[in-house]
Amino acid sequence: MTQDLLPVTRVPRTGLPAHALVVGDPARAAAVAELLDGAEEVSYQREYRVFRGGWQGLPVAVASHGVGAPGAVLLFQELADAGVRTMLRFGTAGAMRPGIADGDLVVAEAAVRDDGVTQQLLPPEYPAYSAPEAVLALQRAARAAQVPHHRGVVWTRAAFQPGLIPLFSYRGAGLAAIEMELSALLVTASLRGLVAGGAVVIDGVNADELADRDTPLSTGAYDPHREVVAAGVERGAVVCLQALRLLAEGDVA
Ligand SMILES: O=P(O)(O)O[C@H]1O[C@H](CO)[C@@H](O)[C@H]1O
Ligand SMILES: O=c1cc[nH]c(=O)[nH]1
Repeated sequence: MTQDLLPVTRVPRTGLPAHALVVGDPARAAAVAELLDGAEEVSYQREYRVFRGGWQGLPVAVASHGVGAPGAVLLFQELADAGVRTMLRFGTAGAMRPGIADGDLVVAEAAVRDDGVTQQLLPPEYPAYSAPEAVLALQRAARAAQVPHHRGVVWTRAAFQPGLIPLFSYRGAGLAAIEMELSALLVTASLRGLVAGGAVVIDGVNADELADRDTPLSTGAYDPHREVVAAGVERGAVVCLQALRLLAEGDVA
C-alpha cells in the first residue's frame, strides 16, 4: 500500500536495517550490494536506489543519494524515518593535501558546511562532525585491510565546477579532500540523533585553483574513470562494511 512507503524513496516506513552505507552513484550502490549475502533491492526512485542484505551476519542497507547535498538530505531523512541509526557515506572526492594519492581513502573527521542546504537547517556556526566511533571504526578497518588511508577534514562544497565568483580558499587550513554531500549527512545526523561518518576515495582534483603549485598534489586531474579509482572503490567498500560491523559490535576503542 502506498501509505506504507515513504514518499521520496518509496522505502517501507519501518523495518530497514539499523546500519547503512550511503553512496552517490546508484551503480555503486548496486556494486556494494553484490558484496552482501542475500541482497535484495528495496526501492529505486529517481537517484535513490536502496538495497538490503547481510554483511558477515549484520543486516545492512546500501543506498544511493545522487549528486549534491540538497537531494541527498531527502534520502538521509527517509532512511532515518525507516529505522536506520548508523550511516556511513562512502563516496569519491578530490585530494586537497599533498601526500594523498589517487585511489587512497580519506576518513573524514569533520566537514566544512559549504553544502548549500544545511544553512537552512542549523546556524552556520554549528559544526559538522563525524561520530568519533565512526572515525575510529573506519580507521581500524582500513588498517586491518592495509588500505592506504588518511584522516582529515573534508570540504563539502555545493558547486563542483568553478564559476566567476572566486572561491573562498581553505589553502593552508590542511583540508584533506573535497566532495559534495558529507556535511549534509553529518548535520542530519546531529538533528536526528544518528551515528554518522564517512570515507571517500580520491579520484583526482576537480578545480585547478585547489592545487597548491608550491606543493603539488600527488593526484592526476579529475578523472573518476580510471583503474586506480576503481581499485580504491573496491577496497573502500569492504572497509566501510567492516566499519559498520565494528560499530554494530560496539568494538571501537
Ligand atoms: O562519488 P560520489 O559519492 O557521488 O561523490 C562525489 O562524486 C560526485 C561528483 O562527481 C559528488 O556526488 C561528489 O560528492
Ligand atoms: O566533489 C568532488 C567529487 C570528486 N572529486 C572532486 O574533485 N570533487
